Amino acid sequence: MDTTEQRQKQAVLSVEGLRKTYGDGSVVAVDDVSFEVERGSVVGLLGPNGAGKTSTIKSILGVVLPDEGEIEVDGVNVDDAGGEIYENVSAVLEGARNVYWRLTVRENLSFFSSLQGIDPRERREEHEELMALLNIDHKADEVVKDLSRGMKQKTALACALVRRTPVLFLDEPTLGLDVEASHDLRRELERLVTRENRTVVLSSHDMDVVQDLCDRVIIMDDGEIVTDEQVTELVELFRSQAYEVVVEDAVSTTARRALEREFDVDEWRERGDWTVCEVSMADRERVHDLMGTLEEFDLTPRSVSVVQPDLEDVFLEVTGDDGDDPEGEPEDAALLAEGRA
Ligand SMILES: Nc1ncnc2c1ncn2[C@@H]1O[C@H](COP(=O)(O)OP(=O)(O)OP(=O)(O)O)[C@@H](O)[C@H]1O
Repeated sequence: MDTTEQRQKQAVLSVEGLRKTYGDGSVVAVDDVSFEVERGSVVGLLGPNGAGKTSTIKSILGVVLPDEGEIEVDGVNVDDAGGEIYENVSAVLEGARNVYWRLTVRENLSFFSSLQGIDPRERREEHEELMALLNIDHKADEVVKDLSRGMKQKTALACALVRRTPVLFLDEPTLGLDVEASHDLRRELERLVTRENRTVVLSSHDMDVVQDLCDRVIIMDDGEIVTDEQVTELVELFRSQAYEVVVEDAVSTTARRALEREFDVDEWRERGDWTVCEVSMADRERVHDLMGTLEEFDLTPRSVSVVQPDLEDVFLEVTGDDGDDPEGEPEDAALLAEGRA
């Protein structure tokens, strides 16, 4: 079996040539999008506002009808399955609209559990644990419509989790959660994935959450996939040649100007009594020249380290959202696409 076959065998979600337009077809939300998601992985679906993430997720859920494309979830074609696809996927979409606002939190959990053919009485303990984990147990008997936005969000999450579907879509799962609940939720998702081999597709603008949870990220822009990589590889790909130099002294304006003339200084920062200088250097040997210039000005370097980009930096580079290139295709995205072709 070659690697492509192995990959296909393990894919629990497969999207092929998806296109979704709205209105008379002039709004192209998703354009020829294809990807697979392996069972037991957490994949981030990212992109700036209007990139086409929600339209992609809604097409997979069968909530909107795609113009073109084939979608399979756990071996079931979404087109053929109709409403039955809900046995395979659960989702928390924006605004907790997938729960019943007139039912209590506990009633919602029982309802969604029974949807899956599970007798909620058998799962009472599990439901209590889940409510405690998300810190909504004290609201268990309140109707959802009276809850705060964060509590509604947690209820929606709990309802998606109790359904135990092979694939779970989460749109901004930590939005409105306090720090502790956000942390607990991340750990709970990790547990689901590793212990129960479930698959999570996560859409979030919080790159910390994405970097913490996702093995791989798919970045969309303008309805197309611009990047599809493992998080570690992606960060490595975007490692810049930037160095952070910490100097044990305040740096005079004269010294700063001299350094800026000689080197590509990106930023100056103060760290207590120390000064931090971030500088880009294509040639590592230039670090020695930098040390020489510091010595000339009687400055004592404390450390020199390579600056590691985080997912936020990568995202901004890939989507061109840093304002450098608002119109055209981002240069790095084009390079990545070339590399993958
Ligand atoms: N029901 C609709 N009718 C018309 N246009 C729509 C509709 N839903 C989405 N669009 C358009 O399709 C494009 C993609 O929208 P979509 O909601 O899929 O993006 P998104 O990446 O989820 O954005 P966000 O991060 O803001 O939720 C946008 O241009 C949006 O205006």
